[in-house]
Amino acid sequence: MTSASLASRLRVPSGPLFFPVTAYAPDGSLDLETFRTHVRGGVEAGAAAVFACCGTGEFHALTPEEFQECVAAAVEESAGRVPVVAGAGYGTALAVRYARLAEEAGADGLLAMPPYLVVAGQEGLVRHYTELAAATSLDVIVYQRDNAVLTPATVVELARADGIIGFKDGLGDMDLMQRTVSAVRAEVPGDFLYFNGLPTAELTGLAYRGIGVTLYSSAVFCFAPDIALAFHRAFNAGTPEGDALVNRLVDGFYRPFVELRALGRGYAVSLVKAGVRLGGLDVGPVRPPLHEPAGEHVKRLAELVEQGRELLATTHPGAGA
Ligand SMILES: O=C([O-])C(=O)C[C@H](O)[C@@H](O)C(=O)[O-]
Repeated sequence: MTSASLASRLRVPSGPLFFPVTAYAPDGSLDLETFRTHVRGGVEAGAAAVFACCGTGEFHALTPEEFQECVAAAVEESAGRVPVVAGAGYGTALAVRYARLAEEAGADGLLAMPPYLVVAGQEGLVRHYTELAAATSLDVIVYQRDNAVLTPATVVELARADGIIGFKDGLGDMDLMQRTVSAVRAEVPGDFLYFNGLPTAELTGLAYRGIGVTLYSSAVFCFAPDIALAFHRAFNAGTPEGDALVNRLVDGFYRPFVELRALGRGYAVSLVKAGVRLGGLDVGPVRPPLHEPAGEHVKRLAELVEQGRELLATTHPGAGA
């Protein structure tokens, strides 16, 4: 059954969870070859899973046909080495349609994005996610952010539903998250998965680990895999030395990156894409309604990546090369 296998493959990840950007050609069309190169590079660099066409992958900007082509390409490039999870969203009917497209493309699971536009009540949210899960053979991870904020009781209900294997938090309310983890632990047997899914989740990694959430998404892995991998190793070591390196990377790289990423609307995606281009892979610009980051911010990003690498080189000579 897929559900056990995706959950078990994600439970103790061997590397960062990779959320690739989607590549476009100069005329704005999908650039599948470059997308393939990006995904292949991430898998070969040590990603533990590929989350294709999610927030960083501009799910919102893709047609259903482009979505399916990208997911199929991610599946081919991953070649069974790591699982592929695809975004699925909008209203329930369209989310189900995306789920079917992802299924046909060979994905292993879905990241359920917040439903489009409306701010729904808990009862409707439960129906939305459970109907999505019931309509697909793929395992579903529910993504809390923006207009989809769930109470602990709702997450308990979702954790009991067939096919819903995890919960990704992009909200960052630690009180709510702690209550959610506690409620599910008390009421639902089994290992429900939690993901720290805040933008640049590494920043809050130690805080989330304190409440039992050790899985996290990494946008930095898209453009500085060496830094993201060093962080991942140090974080998962769980030793005083590992935590000390985590803190050095937070102080010298992740915190300033988070602050830079907060300077523009949509930078959560566009700055990451700029980072991939800085690394030499021309993944093109973001599609509207997002816009490109200011030149001075891209320059600052290049400096930060250098700074992060210097930190690695001084900590573990050779590691930043
Ligand atoms: O949907 C998405 O792309 C994400 O939530 C993953 C990102 O890596 C997120 O953690 C971020 O933007 O740093």
